[in-house]
Amino acid sequence: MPKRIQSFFQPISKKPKLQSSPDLSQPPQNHEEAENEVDLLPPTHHPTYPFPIADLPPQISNPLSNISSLNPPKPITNHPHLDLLYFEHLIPPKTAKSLFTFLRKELPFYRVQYTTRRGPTETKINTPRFTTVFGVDATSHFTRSPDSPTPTLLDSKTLKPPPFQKYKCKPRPLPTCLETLRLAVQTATNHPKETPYNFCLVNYYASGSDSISYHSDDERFLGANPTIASLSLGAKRDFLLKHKPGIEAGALKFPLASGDMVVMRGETQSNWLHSIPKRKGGEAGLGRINITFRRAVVPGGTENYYRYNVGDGGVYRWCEEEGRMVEVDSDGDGKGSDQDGSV
Ligand SMILES: O=C(O)CCC(=O)C(=O)O
Ligand SMILES: [Fe+2]
Repeated sequence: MPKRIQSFFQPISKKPKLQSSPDLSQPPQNHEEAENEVDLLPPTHHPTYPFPIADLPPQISNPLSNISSLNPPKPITNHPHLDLLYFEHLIPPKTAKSLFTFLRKELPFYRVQYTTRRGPTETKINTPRFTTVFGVDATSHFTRSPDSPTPTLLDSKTLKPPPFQKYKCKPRPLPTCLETLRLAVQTATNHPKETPYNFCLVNYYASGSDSISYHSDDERFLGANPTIASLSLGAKRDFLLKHKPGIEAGALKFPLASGDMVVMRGETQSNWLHSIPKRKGGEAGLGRINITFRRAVVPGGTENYYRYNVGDGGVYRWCEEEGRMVEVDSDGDGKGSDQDGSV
């Protein structure tokens, strides 16, 4: 079996780097200790992940548990059909920086390519940013049982694994680190418990050349008037909004900083477009992570999100030594490092 496929099915074999067990209830003394602590915690693994994803260390998860009580949001409703909540510094700067570094290091990313067809014309699209996604629409859910600590995908009606034709893609459960963040964001935004966010989409803008063009998240699989919570970590980037053709409302600009969150609600998606334009200079080169939490209601949403955020190309992982994303084998090792000499 080629190494790439074989390693996908292998149990986790990596040992923690340190053998001693420090008291994790104490804050670490310095950056190096914090890094080692991350290595000591059990990673979340799942057969759908290309490599295990560590849990948040307490120095990040503890501050996240009380973000809702820190800064109340500014409602922005002074334009037609616009309904935003703007949380400046939802996450305090130090925690936001650690969370950015942690997620960039731990998550698998993709550089998705796809083809669009308009009449006879085919266009090859290179998504101009790194993306990844976790979650499943409301007709299914992941469950853990005492006999099987690995989350299992179940159909929400039959409570059995969905028939194989239900999904072409392989839905991935949220790793514990993103589940912790999802709960913190739901609490901070007073999101209704009956309709929890079931998707987490992550963008990584490596430099000012990475971007997302004007669009709205108004697909039918999100239902009417979807609420989308969008968290920024890392480099400050401009988030632009403009009304769809028909009303001249003027463009709005939010220079989103690390730890800021914008919640788009009500009629916003059906009437407004948003984007992160390319930028020269500034802090863009330091990299920015954006995380959106949303709720898809039908399987079409699951297919769409995995198609356009995971796709069928290679997996990328942050390489600290090189200071960039590098393509890796599915066990997280750099490409070309095979023991048997095959590349
Ligand atoms: O990066 C951002 O702030 C926006 C991302 C976005 O609009 C999306 O993923 O749909
Ligand atoms: Fe969007």
